[in-house]
Amino acid sequence: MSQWTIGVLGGSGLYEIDGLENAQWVTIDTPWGAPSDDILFADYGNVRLRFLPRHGRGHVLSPSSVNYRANIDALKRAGCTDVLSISAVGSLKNQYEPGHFVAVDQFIDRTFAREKSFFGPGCVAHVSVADPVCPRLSKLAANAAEAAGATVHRPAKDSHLTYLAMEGPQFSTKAESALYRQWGCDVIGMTNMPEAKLAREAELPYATLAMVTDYDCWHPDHGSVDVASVIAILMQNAKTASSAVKTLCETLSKTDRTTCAAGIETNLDVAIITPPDARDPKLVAKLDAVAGRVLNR
Ligand SMILES: CSC[C@H]1O[C@H](OP(=O)(O)O)[C@H](O)[C@@H]1O
Ligand SMILES: Nc1ncnc2[nH]cnc12
Repeated sequence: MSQWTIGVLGGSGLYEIDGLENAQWVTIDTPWGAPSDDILFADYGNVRLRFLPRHGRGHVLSPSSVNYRANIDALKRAGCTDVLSISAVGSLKNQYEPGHFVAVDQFIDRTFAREKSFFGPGCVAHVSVADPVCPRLSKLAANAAEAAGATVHRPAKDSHLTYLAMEGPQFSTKAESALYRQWGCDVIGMTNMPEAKLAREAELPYATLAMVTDYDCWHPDHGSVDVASVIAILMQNAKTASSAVKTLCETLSKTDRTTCAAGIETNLDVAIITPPDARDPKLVAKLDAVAGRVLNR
C-alpha cells in the first residue's frame, strides 16, 4: 500500500494544527535558503502530515518576503507526495461570501518581486502550468472542507475558479479590483504564485483551499478590506480549516495513494531543455531534491 505524505502550507490565521500524533517541529535546510519556519511533522493514522506555516509562526513574513522556493524544496525534502495550500482570499464575486471556501483551479500571476523558478542559467526548464492544480487533491480537499461544515465552491465542468495573485502587501485599489472582476477572476490573494508554479517544477501535485475573508474593495454594500476584518473572519474559520485538514488525512489514510493521473509527478521528463553536458554542476547540485529524479539518472 502506497502512503500519502501530505504537505500543508498554512496561510494567514493557520499557524499550527493541534491534536496530532507524534507531532514535532523539524528544521529543514535547503539550498535556496531558509523556509518560512520549521515544519511540523506528525502522523494521522496511516498518513504523514507535514505542516508549514507560510508566513512563519507569529506571521512575521510578508507575501513578498516568503521564500517560496525554500518552502517547496523543504516540503519535497520532507518526503511530501502532495501539497495543499490553505489561503485567505478576498472575494471578487457576490456569491463567494466571507466564511465560504473556494476550490480554485486557475491562477493569474501578477506578482513581480519574487523568485519564480528553481531553474535558470546552467539548467533551463519550461514546465506546463496550463492546469496548475491537481484535480484529485483539490476534490479531496473540497470534500474534506464540506465535511468540516464549510460551504465550498468548486469549479464547474467547463468553467474555472480563478485566483488573482497580486504582489501586495497593500490591498488593491478600486480600479484594480474592478479590472480583475472584468477579467472574470473569482478571488484575490498574495501568495499562491509562484508557489503553485514551483510545486509543479518540483513535481508535487498542488491544490488550494481558499477561505474567503472579505469583498476586497469593490462591493457597494461592504467596506474596503482591512486586516481587522480579515482576522475577524479567520478567527471563525481557522477551526474549520484545521478540521478540514484532519478530515482530509482521515480520508487519505483509508486510500491507497496511486500515481496522479494528471502526470504531475513526471512532468520534468519533457521540461528540461539544457542537455546534460551543458548543465552547470552547481545548479544541478542545488536541484537535488526538486529534480534529482531526472537529473541524476
Ligand atoms: C492577512 S490578509 C493578507 C494575506 O492573507 C493571505 O495570505 P495567505 O494566502 O498566506 O493566507 C494573502 O495572500 C495575504 O498574504
Ligand atoms: N482582498 C484581499 N486582497 C488580497 N489578499 C487578500 N487576502 C485576504 N483578502 C485579500
